[in-house]
Amino acid sequence: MDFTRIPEQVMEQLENLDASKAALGAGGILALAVLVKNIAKQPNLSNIPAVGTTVPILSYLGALRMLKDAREVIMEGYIKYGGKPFRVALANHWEVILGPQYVDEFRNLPEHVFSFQEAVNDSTQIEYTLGPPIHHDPFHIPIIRSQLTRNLGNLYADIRDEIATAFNDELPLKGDEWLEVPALSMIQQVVCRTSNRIFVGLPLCRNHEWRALNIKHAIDVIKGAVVINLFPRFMAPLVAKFMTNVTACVDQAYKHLGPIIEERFRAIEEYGPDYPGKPVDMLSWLIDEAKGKQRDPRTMTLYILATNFAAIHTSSMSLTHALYSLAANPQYIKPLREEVETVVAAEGWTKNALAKMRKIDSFLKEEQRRYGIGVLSMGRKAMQDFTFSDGTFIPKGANVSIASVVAHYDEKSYKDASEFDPFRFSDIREGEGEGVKHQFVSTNAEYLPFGHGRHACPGRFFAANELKSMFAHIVMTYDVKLGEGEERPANFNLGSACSPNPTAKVWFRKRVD
Ligand code: HEM
Repeated sequence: MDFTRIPEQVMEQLENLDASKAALGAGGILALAVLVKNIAKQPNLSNIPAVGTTVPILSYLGALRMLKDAREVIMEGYIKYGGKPFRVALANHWEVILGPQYVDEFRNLPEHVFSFQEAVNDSTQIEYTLGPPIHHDPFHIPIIRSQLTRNLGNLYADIRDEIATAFNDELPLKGDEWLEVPALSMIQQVVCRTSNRIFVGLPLCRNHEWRALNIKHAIDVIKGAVVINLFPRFMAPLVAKFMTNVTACVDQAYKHLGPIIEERFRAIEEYGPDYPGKPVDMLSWLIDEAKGKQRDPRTMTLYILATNFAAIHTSSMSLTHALYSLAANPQYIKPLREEVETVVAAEGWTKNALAKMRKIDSFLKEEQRRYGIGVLSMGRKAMQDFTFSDGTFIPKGANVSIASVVAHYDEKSYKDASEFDPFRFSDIREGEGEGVKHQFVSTNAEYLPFGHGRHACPGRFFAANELKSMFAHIVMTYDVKLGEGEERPANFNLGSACSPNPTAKVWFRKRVD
């Protein structure tokens, strides 16, 4: 049956009825038709076993459990099905979960086979939350991968300057008094400022409204996506009307960025593409590379907002995890301090010096191993039927993820995997030949917080530079602790995502020894 024809047939039959009843009836039938059509469009996953019931409607119970206890659900599925693929219910679709043994076959499959962009659009509802250009034309990504990463050495003095200034402003400490601060929101401010120093430069990176709107935008994107995803997919455009407002957000951001973009275009026109005093930042690289519609200043504003979205919360969460563990385990401050002092005494604060801070690197990496940004990684959407070499069949339209939590807690890769061992990676790196593999930024099938393969996070070199500098700055400048008798604040888990506790506080004072 061709469901697309139903509305026409129905409208003919309704011609003689009272207009309002007709509209109501037509609307209902149309909704039902679209629902049936959408159910029919779901990929057939009956060959893949499920955790929980597959009975329609009742599977929502599984989705609720996944929302609350994703870690347990994933571990249960992995153990129950002996490492074979299984599926878990999310509110609007089934997600197929693959064990880490599939990573190497999966990671470099092309977009037309397993699409990263379509999977992110499903999970983050990019069309409605970040705007269509970010879904269809993400031209900022190669710029992050190349220009941003290449310039980290040149830009290091700016990064370091912004970090020191930002912590100073965020932590107004007096004498040797302790000050209690909400950790995640303080770190967000520091990360937002430092990242924007490199994305849009001074003075905008320090502007309160600019920072507030970027932090809020990222939260709104996630909120919008979570709510849209509670409804069947065909309802997304309708729900998005109530939940998102990309235009309003761009308006707000454009108020700040618009004049800067216009000014840079004017300077190029007047003095040429390499005009004297041209800022070295993400905005300049976007302007250099933009073609056609990408040159529209409002579209360019969207790219900057999207870059902030990718950068701020991921990086802030990563550093806050480390800060909580440091405050809960102050015995690690001394060895970290010794390392940073030795390296900085020899090299000063430089990108090269950071490369030598192995304990700092290891601490951050260990926190990402334990918590990462969640229990799943490498989400992709099957754009065509696909059969893995072991015969596992994935139908077109299926959403697939890797169970990173399984990889990160595998005793074969990590001795005492459930223990917090902040120097596990720096200890391994002492061994000959193990230098690169165990760096914070290195990705492999056993370490997936940045993904792995063709779409591995292109911003991770920038993030590592920033986060290592911030963490080193903290241990060199402050004493930190939790409140009397407090343990490491509990994480906040929602669905597959894991955030450090969003409201917990950490005590800071100027370093006394
Ligand atoms: C600790 C901080 C960060 C974490 C944990 C993180 C994590 C991730 C992960 C898991 C992915 C998906 C990888 C995959 O599915 O294979 C990703 C992609 C991405 N990340 Fe990050 N990220 C971080 C920081 C950043 C920063 C600072 C930027 C920008 C400067 C950034 C920009 C991006 C972009 C643009 C993508 C999409 C890549 C693509 O389409 O190929 N990320 N990130």
